[in-house]
Amino acid sequence: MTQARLMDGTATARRIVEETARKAAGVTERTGTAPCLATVLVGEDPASVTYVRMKQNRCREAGIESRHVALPASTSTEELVGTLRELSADPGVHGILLQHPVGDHVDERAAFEAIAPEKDVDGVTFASFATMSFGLPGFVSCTPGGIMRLLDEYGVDPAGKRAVVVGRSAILGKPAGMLLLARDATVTYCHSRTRDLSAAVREADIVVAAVGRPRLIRGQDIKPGAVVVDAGYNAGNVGDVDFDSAVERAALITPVPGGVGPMTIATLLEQTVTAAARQLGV
Ligand SMILES: Nc1nc2c(c(=O)[nH]1)N[C@@H](CN(C=O)c1ccc(C(=O)N[C@@H](CCC(=O)O)C(=O)O)cc1)CN2
Repeated sequence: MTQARLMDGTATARRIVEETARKAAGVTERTGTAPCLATVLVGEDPASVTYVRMKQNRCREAGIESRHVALPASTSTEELVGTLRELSADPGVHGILLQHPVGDHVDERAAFEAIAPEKDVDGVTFASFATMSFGLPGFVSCTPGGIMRLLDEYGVDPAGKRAVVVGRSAILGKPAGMLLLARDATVTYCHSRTRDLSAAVREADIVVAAVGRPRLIRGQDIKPGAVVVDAGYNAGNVGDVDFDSAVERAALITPVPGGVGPMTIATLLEQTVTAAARQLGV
């Protein structure tokens, strides 16, 4: 059996960022205002600091302004909600990103819901989940949106395929399954209470691993010829899929790093420019 073809998220994301930069320049030229993304980080978790910095760097490359709000780890739900409401009301801010996770003492859902839907470029609010699920115009959760784009780039049509999503988090597993369903895949969610994970994964034409458990999905569980998307972001850039064994069975596979991660940020930038264009009336 030949090895799987790699789905190159770095190259695809670079093309999206270049296209987004052209659109951002158009918005700036026509309105005199550059698209602006506000990033909000609670605490100093090193991985989150890195992710936010990556987002700011990509924004700079694309001609998107970024405004950063760094809050101490002790920030309460009320304080965070207050900050997000202020940014939501600020006409100079077109998109808002609250970096997840925010700390166990904070009600993250309450915080996400303080983001105005028209500025929810990270696709984390109930409103965005609803529009996404019904295939209506709105913003998608960035990693699932990036996954769908990558599948399209590599000619994978989910219609009629069995898709297994391992993980059910609000910003990753759940919306990934909804987007696959919206494209007519037959979707199964697996999670910590799933009885026989290997048996479920073995049925899948498309596997989306989004559970945050390093190398949980092994090659022996992959159906020969399946499409494997590794959305795991564990310490040390280790995915949820055991790449070395999975690459021997899959037809297409995303690497970590260089797969889904860059697509997440590209989607965020793309949606920020869309939000700015709508708010500025162009
Ligand atoms: N509000 C959000 N919080 C979080 C999200 C999100 O989409 N919205 N996703 C993850 C983390 N994340 C973005 O925030 C993210 C993780 C990884 C990457 C990435 O590009 N990784 C690179 C490797 C990075 C490195 O070299 O250090 C890769 O995979 O190639 C981007 C974004 C949790 N929080």
